[in-house]
Amino acid sequence: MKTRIVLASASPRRRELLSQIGLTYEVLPSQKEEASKAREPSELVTELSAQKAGDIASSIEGPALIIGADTVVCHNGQILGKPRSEEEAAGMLAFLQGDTHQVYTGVTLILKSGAKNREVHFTEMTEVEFGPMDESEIREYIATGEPMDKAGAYGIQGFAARYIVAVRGDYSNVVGLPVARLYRELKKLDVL
Ligand SMILES: Cc1cn([C@H]2C[C@H](O)[C@@H](COP(=O)(O)OP(=O)(O)OP(=O)(O)O)O2)c(=O)[nH]c1=O
Repeated sequence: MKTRIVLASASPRRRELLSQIGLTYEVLPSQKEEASKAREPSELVTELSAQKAGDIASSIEGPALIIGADTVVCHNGQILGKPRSEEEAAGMLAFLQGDTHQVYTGVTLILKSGAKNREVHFTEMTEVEFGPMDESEIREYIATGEPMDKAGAYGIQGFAARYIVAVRGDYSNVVGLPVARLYRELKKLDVL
């Protein structure tokens, strides 16, 4: 019998990426506010993804494979999540423009079957190089509304593509879910 796959995420991008690789799944976003004191990006995204997946795993009955994910941007050792205001978004974009930064997505898979759960964690890192953006371009971009729900205040898949001059690594990882690695891990767990 096929394993029920549950995506513990409210992100429409993560849904699109799972559909893109042909998975059938349900969506049950975690309602909890996740928190971590980790200072290292891969540790941080792993912990936050584990909290999202763990919350849903404990709230559903029966066998299932739960997917939780978290994405942050890291530049010169500074970790950027989602901006809390337009001012903060402008500051993030000014900080990222004209340079290369890293995008980390952490994924937690929890396989519930019978008495004990199996838990798998992995992190992918992709390097993104921004071309220059001047102040009026930053204002124009913020006015599109695109930055506010995204780590680092930009969406590579949207208007910000104007400024992306290079990507090294998995593009889907930047959008929120490293699908090639995810597919391999699901095969290893024998859920596909
Ligand atoms: C850098 C970057 C991030 N993002 C998105 C991916 C994530 O959805 C978001 C980072 O926030 P997350 O906290 O990782 O995820 P989320 O709150 O959107 O969804 P959930 O917690 O319910 O799973 O930023 C893009 O869409 N494009 C980009 O280029």
